Amino acid sequence: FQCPVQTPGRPESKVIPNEFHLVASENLEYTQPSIVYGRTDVMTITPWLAPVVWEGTFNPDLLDSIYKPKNITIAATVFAVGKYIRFLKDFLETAEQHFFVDFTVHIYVFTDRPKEVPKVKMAPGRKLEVRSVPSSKRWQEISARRMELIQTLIKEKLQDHVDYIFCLDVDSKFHGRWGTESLGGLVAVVHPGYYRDDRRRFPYERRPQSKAYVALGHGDFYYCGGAFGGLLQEVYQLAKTCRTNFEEDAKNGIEAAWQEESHLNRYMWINKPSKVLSPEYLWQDFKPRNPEVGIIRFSGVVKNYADIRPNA
Ligand SMILES: CC(=O)N[C@H]1[C@@H](OP(=O)(O)OP(=O)(O)OC[C@H]2O[C@@H](n3ccc(=O)[nH]c3=O)[C@H](O)[C@@H]2O)O[C@H](CO)[C@H](O)[C@@H]1O
Ligand SMILES: [Mn+2]
Repeated sequence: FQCPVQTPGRPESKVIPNEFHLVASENLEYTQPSIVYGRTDVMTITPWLAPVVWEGTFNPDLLDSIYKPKNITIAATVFAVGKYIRFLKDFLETAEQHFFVDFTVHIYVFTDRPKEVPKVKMAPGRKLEVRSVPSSKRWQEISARRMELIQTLIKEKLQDHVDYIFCLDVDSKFHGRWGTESLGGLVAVVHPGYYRDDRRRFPYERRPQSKAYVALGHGDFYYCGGAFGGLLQEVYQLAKTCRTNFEEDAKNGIEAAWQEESHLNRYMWINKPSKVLSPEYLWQDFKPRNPEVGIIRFSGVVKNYADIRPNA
């Protein structure tokens, strides 16, 4: 018996599987879990008791067997505007190999060059949809406007048939499993560049006039703008808030230090993520691997900014 819950705020929509009701099969055999042995080289839970997902903290077969019968659909958004279209082929091909394999996955590609979207063979149950967006002369605007387009996509298109959504940078490739272990209400990825630093050194927006402001001595982690997700309703709230705050800043003649990433960081500080993904979930190819990172699942490719961005 699976306990279904009606999602608040969308009474007419289908009954979605309960995120908190985890039903396992009685036939599955797996390694005995332990509460006394486990990883000791990293933190695997936040002070607000959200899991931090590292290799070795979860059993992928057990999780898949729990989520499979729920028949969930996972959406992913990826933007490929201007020359960034060149990253799309590798992104899509490696997603086929590693991103929610054997689940229902809908990938939404936003681009100003729909004709250049590569034809990538997708497994049954997986599909790609292309949505046209205007190009822009400023990369900052392309990056930041994603929040608005994600908000609109969720509202107009996904409400009734998608359960989870992940929003990902296109200039990256999958190298290892990214699956059901990443599912949660609100999901953030810790940025690979700052996780060993004191938070005073995080590149949060530091001007109090900005809606993305985080004061020195505040904040938990520095999260990536290049990967975040969760339940549809949660990501809708995040996208809406970040978009509104970004636009309010623009009216006041201010642009946060790292555009929507700054707004996301402010949001995640106030609205704590219910699951935190370790930097395994967004590494950077140019960065040597640290000892606590046993597997890199998704990583940004090395790129020549001057060559691919519309403005330097
Ligand atoms: C790994 C990571 O967390 N990266 C973040 C970081 O730098 P990045 O250097 O990773 O930003 P970026 O140049 O990859 O831009 C972010 C994304 O916007 C899209 N895009 C951008 C420019 C363009 O001309 N065409 C286009 O399609 C594309 O999907 C790209 O992946 O800071 C940015 C904000 O400043 C974003 O928050 C990125 O997500
Ligand atoms: Mn990027």
